[in-house]
This record gives sequence, C-alpha cells and structure tokens, in this order.
Amino acid sequence: MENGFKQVVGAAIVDSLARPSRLLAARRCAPEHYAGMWESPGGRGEPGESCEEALRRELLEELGVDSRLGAEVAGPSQQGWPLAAGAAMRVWLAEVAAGEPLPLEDHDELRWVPLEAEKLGALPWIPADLAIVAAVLASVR
Ligand SMILES: Nc1nc2c([nH]c(=O)n2[C@H]2C[C@H](O)[C@@H](COP(=O)(O)OP(=O)(O)OP(=O)(O)O)O2)c(=O)[nH]1
Repeated sequence: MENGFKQVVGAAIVDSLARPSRLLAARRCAPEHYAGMWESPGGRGEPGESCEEALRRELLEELGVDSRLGAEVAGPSQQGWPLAAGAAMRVWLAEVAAGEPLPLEDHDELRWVPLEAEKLGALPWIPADLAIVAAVLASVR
C-alpha cells in the first residue's frame, strides 16, 4: 500500500444502507481550528488494525454505536480523499447496527441531514469534506 499520507478513515453513516435517505453529520468541537465544522465521524488507525477495524472502533468510541460498513466511497488515490496537512481519508458508507449515536467524543452535535445537495451544502463542512459529501450523494443516487 502507498504510504505517503497519514491515513484517516471516516464513515458516511446513512439511516439505511438499503434505502439511504439521510446522512449523519458530526460537528467537531476540537481542535480549535476545526471547532464548529462538520465532518464524517472517524479518525486514525492504530498499529495492526485494518482501516475497516479502525473505523468501527472509532464509531464505537465517538458515537457509542456498533456499525455495519457498506461500500467504500472511493477517492482519487488508494489512500482515499486528500485532507489538509499531508493526510488522506478512506471513507465507507455505514449504518448503525446497534445503539443510538451520541456525541461522546470530539463532537458537540450530531445531525441527520437529508441526502440532498442543498441541505448538506448548508452546513459548514471541513473544506476537504465537500468533495466527499458530493461523492456520497452521487453514490447513493
Ligand atoms: N474524522 C475525520 N477527520 C477529518 C475529516 N476531515 C478532515 O479534514 N479530518 C481531519 C481532522 C483531523 O486532523 C484528522 C483526523 O484526526 P482525528 O482527530 O479525527 O483522529 P483521532 O480521533 O484518531 O485522533 P488522534 O489520535 O489524532 O488524536 O483528519 C472527517 O471528515 N472526519
């Protein structure tokens, strides 16, 4: 695997993988320069974890839910979507398998947003996430 970027993983959590109509957006409360911006829950992997394992662990830690991953929303490189500061994020569609998502860590608000360009575009996403949100929309249509 190519290893030029710090690998981040993120989840485009939809209400239902079979019939997606809403996306779970999460508002970051830290670090300061990302506070107030919306993103896909996720984070960095730990040594020895696959990206999928890292993502399911992050969703349990951050939101308190068990998750089921669907298809990857492939980005322009093997490492996914370019982020700021030399990082890249692989993104998977996902749904909640058990539990109710809560902003336990890193976020101060969660919102189920209709999978419509206008509704999603109204949130101040981390700039790097705008291309990802557009690809998620395209992938569920
Ligand atoms: N989780 C997530 N991080 C994103 C997104 N977009 C984006 O630019 N980032 C950036 C913010 C952070 O600099 C980095 C992810 O780091 P993180 O802070 O979520 O990772 P982590 O929970 O494992 O935290 P740490 O171990 O680095 O402290 O990627 C996104 O949609 N989701």
